Amino acid sequence: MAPSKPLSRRMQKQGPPEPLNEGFFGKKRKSAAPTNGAIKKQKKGGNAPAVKAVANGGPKHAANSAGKKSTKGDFKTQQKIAKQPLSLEEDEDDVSDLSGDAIDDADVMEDGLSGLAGADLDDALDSDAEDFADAPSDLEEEDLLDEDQDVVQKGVWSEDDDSDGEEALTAANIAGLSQKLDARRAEEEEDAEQELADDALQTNIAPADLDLSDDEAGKTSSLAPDLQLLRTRITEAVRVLSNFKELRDPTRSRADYTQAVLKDIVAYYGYSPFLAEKLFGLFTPQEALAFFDANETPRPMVLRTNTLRTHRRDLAHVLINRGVSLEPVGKWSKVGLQIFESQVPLGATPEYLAGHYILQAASSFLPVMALAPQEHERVLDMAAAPGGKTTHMAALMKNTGCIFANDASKDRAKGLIGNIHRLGVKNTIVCNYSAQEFPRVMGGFDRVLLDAPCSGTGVIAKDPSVKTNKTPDDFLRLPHLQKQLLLSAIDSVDHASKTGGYIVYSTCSVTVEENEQVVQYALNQRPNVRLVSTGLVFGKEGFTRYQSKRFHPSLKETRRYYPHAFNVDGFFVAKFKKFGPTGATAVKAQGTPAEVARLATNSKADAEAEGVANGDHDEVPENSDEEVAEETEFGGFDEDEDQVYIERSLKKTMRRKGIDFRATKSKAVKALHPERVTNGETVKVNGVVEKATEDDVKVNGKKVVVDGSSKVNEAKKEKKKSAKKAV
Ligand SMILES: C[S@@+](CC[C@H](N)C(=O)[O-])C[C@H]1O[C@@H](n2cnc3c(N)ncnc32)[C@H](O)[C@@H]1O
Repeated sequence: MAPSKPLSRRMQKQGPPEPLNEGFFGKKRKSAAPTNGAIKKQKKGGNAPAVKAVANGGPKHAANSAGKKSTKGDFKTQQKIAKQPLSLEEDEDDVSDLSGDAIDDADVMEDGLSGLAGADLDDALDSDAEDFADAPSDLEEEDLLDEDQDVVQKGVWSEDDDSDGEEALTAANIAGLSQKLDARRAEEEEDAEQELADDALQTNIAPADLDLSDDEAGKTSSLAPDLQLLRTRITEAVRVLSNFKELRDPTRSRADYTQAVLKDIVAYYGYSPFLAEKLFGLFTPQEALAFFDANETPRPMVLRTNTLRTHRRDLAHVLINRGVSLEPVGKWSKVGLQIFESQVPLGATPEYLAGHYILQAASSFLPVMALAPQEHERVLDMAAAPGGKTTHMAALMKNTGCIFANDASKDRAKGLIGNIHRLGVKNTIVCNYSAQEFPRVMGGFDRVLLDAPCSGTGVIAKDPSVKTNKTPDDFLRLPHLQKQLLLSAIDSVDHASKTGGYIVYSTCSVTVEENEQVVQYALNQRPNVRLVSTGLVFGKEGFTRYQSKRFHPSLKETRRYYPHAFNVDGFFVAKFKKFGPTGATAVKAQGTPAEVARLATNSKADAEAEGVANGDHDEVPENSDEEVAEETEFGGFDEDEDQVYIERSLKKTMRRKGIDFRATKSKAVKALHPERVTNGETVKVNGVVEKATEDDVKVNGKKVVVDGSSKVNEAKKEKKKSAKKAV
């Protein structure tokens, strides 16, 4: 039997870890696979038993799952299906190890599966799974082996020879063989050189930055550093650091080794020295290396079944028939499907357009599963665009209750509206505030999700620019914003909620500044909350100590996710329970309403400007350009149209109050339309006559005095106030 190689990451399951293995650290870098459009066939990792067994069960499975008689035209699809390890029987697995809220979550999803395609189909799928496992090993073996296995099985003798082996070789064909081997070796050497050159191009290395003059790496070509040598040196340094007492060179300190390995990591993987050090410090040296390696390969593409429109099993069948090779994402999710290969762009299938699924990273299921929103609740999603998590919540709530989906970026909120409509969500109201403005805008929610804007250090595989574009300032600015938003999230929850009173804080970053430190700050500022279990069945515990910092022991309840450990994006999830009202002093400490409003306006402007840079790396952007344009149009905000609605509602209110609209019309309408002030025009401000500048705005003849960016917001507030007064 051919030795089996480890599966490539995209073929590996997402979820609980397999033990790390030494061989992994010697792995070469790979370039990221494309995630857009149809996914190219992925190289099968040589998992011989699985491939063979599945293949043997294939045609029968295909016929059953398609529910059709096999025709010649169908056969290609069947072969494709045959090669994938489909096993949907885990839909029925219980999740008894989920606790608390997560059980509710599972209930919802269980229900989602109750109307599946019937017993026949279930039997067919289940028995197929058994067939795969029991398949005899000698059936059609050659057809089923992938290229790598082929080489191992046949040895290096000849592509034409079968395994009759050496005995069949004559002196003549030994000579021929020798020539063939030479040619192959030359070819391989050429390939290896090319690969190294490609690797060098993919790395942001300035050769001049590498001080390798004192060692062999410096003797290499001036075009690129010797990546292989760097790799060997990194691996060796990590080995020594992992067993420092025994393996160290007595003349070198731990700091020497660490500095040297960091320098090599910077050169090899292309990180800024600052970020390499920050990330290296999070792990043991060995794990850090695994983390850096994992960031070089993309995570598997995953889609979330929209249970408002379909069931996972039905969706899987339809997509399989379209030539998609897929598998349930793992036992921990009832709605995720991991995609291995697709003949069609997954952002343009009829099922996608009909909202049967959304392309969403597996890790972003986790915060919603932790929040576990219940039917008929009032829920706030504070930073919601483009809506992966909002629409997941709506599905768990079965379109009941009410979700307020807020995002500070109006542009991104358009995408959110598009997704809400495509996925058939009907219980959601979209709003466009800076989250700091809550709970002033509205409070008393049963649950709040804060999926915060962040640095994106957990999603480097998706966005390699993070390697170099984050500065120390980002790790001050972002945590500052995250802390403010988390306090707002806590204050927006009703501690007396009969069903909830929960807040979930999540980021797609792995740094302590954006996670444990933010949570600790919230615990300090809000003694009316405590951390509770996330109910998630996998994930590493959050830090309770990190370098010189000490956190509350309950930080153990938070969960960290890493690409190298779980094959998911790096993520952090914390769940709080609010058990008392927020004290007046705590609220005061946040600043006066004017100060908070100013901060909110500023961070709103930041969100508009920064967009993706603020950590939305969630959804695979597969929508076609036309589609995006359509969604934008569809979800667009039309101020003039809004004005008509506002006036209409104003009229209604006045009529209800018995006020004659026409009599007060001029006053009311004037209040609704702030005028631009002409430069130099005099206006009264608090009874004092002043000259206005061209930026100023006046409402009812009164100049609105505001500074800089908050001008428009203040004007709007003033406008509302005057309109109310007029009524
Ligand atoms: C990580 S993304 C959210 C992804 C989203 N939860 C999802 O699942 O699709 C962070 C979002 O925060 C928004 N944002 C940034 N600053 C904000 C603020 N002050 N208030 C509210 N939203 C903000 C960004 O526009 C961005 O859409």
